[in-house]
Amino acid sequence: MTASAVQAGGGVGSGRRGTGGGSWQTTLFVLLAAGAVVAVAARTRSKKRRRTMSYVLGPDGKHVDIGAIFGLDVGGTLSKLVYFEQTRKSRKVERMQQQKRRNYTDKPFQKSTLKRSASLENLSTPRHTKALDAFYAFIQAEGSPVRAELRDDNLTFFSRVLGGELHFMRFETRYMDRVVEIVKSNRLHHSINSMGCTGGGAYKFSDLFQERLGIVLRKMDELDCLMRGLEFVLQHVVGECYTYKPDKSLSLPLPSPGAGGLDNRMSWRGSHAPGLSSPHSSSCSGAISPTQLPEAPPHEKAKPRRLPGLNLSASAPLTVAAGSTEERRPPPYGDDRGLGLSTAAEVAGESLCNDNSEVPTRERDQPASSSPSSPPGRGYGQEPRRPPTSTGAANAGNLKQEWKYKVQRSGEHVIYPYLVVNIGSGVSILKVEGPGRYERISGSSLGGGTYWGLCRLLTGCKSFDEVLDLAEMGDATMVDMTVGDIYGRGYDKFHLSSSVIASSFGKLATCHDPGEVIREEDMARALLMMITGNIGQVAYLNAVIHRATHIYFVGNFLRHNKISCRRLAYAIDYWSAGKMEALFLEHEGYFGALGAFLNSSYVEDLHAHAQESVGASQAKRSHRATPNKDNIVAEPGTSESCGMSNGKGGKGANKADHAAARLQHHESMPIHSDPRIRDAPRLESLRLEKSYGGFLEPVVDESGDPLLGTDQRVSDGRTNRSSQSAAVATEV
Ligand SMILES: Nc1ncnc2c1ncn2[C@@H]1O[C@H](COP(=O)(O)OP(=O)(O)O)[C@@H](O)[C@H]1O
Ligand SMILES: CC(C)(COP(=O)(O)O)[C@@H](O)C(=O)NCCC(=O)O
Repeated sequence: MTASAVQAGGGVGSGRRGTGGGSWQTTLFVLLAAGAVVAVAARTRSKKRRRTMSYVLGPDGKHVDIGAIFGLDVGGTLSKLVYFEQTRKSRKVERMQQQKRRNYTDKPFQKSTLKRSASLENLSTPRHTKALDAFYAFIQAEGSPVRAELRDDNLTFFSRVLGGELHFMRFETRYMDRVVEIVKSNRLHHSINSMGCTGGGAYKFSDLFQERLGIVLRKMDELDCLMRGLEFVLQHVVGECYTYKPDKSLSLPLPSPGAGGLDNRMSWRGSHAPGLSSPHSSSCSGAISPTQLPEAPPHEKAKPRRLPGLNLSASAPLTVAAGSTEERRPPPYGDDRGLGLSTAAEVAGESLCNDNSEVPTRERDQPASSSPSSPPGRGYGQEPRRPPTSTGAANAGNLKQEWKYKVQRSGEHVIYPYLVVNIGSGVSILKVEGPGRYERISGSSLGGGTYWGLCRLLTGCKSFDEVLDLAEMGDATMVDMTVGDIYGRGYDKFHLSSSVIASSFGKLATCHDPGEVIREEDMARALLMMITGNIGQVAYLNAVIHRATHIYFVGNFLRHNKISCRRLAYAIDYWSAGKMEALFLEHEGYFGALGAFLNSSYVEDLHAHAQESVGASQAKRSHRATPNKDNIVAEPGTSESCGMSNGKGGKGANKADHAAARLQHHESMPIHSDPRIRDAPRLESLRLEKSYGGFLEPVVDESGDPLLGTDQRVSDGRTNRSSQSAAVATEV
């Protein structure tokens, strides 16, 4: 059989060969060609599949990667996590209605300029959906090891532009090991290959994440991320931006809620919003609670509230209600207008000071009759605002009215240049000259870490929130030395009223036994005033130098901290004689994390492209809030890097031109509809009068140019401390 078959085959072959060699060759050629085509196609297909799978099957063999929903910011004190929850169609309407009830919203009908990265797009596969559901269930479950107080639920925000909700949570960075353990024991890391991460911890904890969890932290610059997050909320969120004023009538009108706006005094986080509890209630401790974390080392356990070297144990109760210890207090020194006499309102933090002698309010901006709290005879034009006599003048808080009214500001129409003062562990000060264009101009090591660190040492408080609640009850004048303490009256020649703080904590240097008079709450308050005052001064002076009228104060130091916000609002207004405004943002501490998420998962076109054109000239000296190739890992299978598009290539260049033109047009338009802001004199006209002498005088030279930006006549005689030199000087 075989032989005949072979023969037959041979016969056929021979026959073919015999009948035509060309035909055999053609067949062979066709077969080979077909084989090659199939091989190439198979290779392409497998390449494609490998590319797709690289999202799904990470380097550690993980089958899904939901890392695109996260943005992590690991700071010196706090770690902040933003996670995104894509809203399914069925829930969209419900979420939007919830949003409405919250009195804040993103802007309706906004056309998104954001493009999703492939890794975020990929999340709708069934496997990813399953992994995501497991994660959301874990994080939101009652009794989850990630306890409710770590989540800032009231900051949750539905974004139409992104098509889902953003959630915010934080924990103290010192518990990072424990958090990694929680992630591991709950197998959350199984579905995360990599995530966008910023802050110093992106470097410091990179190995820990890689080795213990197999998660790659994609490092992103912290100030780039901060700016990206901040610009996003300013641009997209109505109700984000606010300030404090002494008078309800000083809020700006915003669109009605029906138009996607708010009642103009309605804070979606503040106590004005009906039915909303504050996310910063005292029960909301920021730290992972000791119940889920290992026992604190003995030295971290709660100590009795006793100040080192101070005899507090017998005389000072743990928490003292206002007025209950009057008899222990030293008699008020000097000016007796309220010093040492806390009223109930002050105790509740409603007042920042108690001297009624000066009028640094906006009364002058309005007819007297329009301000219900204006006393007769002190209305518009009747009494000129007293210019600052020293940068410390506002320290004592010469408030006639209480700067307690939280009022909304429009975040969208920002006025360039503006400053961003990020008060985290330390302080970074940025000057922003246009969308995505900023530089770090200064900083200070006296920041939130200083306050919280000293409070941990000097009080028995176990959490930041607790210490701020304590400070609310304190009276700084019990520890601070005032001008009145030194002069027995005011220093009139330089308009320093007797209640101005001459020396923070100075009173403790002169009393016989500080332990007898000092209470924890007074110290917590005085320390808060000292740190806040110092940051306010540095910010103000930088604003003068850089001719900025608006200062955005952000960072978690301002969390649960109305005292500092009100103080800053008042002080900036006072020092600038009403020409500058301090502004605050609801998501104050989360911009880094938000920016890390946006940078890894969204490509911004408008700003990024515009920067290519508009910002080209500034590129050398200003940083751009865009990730670069060092801090962003390009996603496999895409030609773009994660984060803002670099806009390269012909198509990108066209887009860039368009966007640049749009931005230029936008910038040339009237920037604010409110006449008080629109017509506010720019700082060119802010001249500090020489007669006031002191530190401020040398800031402006004859021609009106600021001098601190160069190297001349800084009060201590040294050269200007740029942000870089400041750091060097600190080291020395
Ligand atoms: N729950 C909290 N625990 C510790 N510090 C807190 C807390 N809430 C607010 N803070 C304040 O916020 C500061 C950290 O601010 P943040 O902007 O997160 O900076 P960083 O990135 O340096 O950690 C702390 O130094 C402290 O002053
Ligand atoms: C080093 C930092 C940028 C880190 O940021 P943070 O974690 O404090 O938010 C910041 O702490 C800082 O700017 N410190 C002040 C350094 C100086 O200019 O003196």
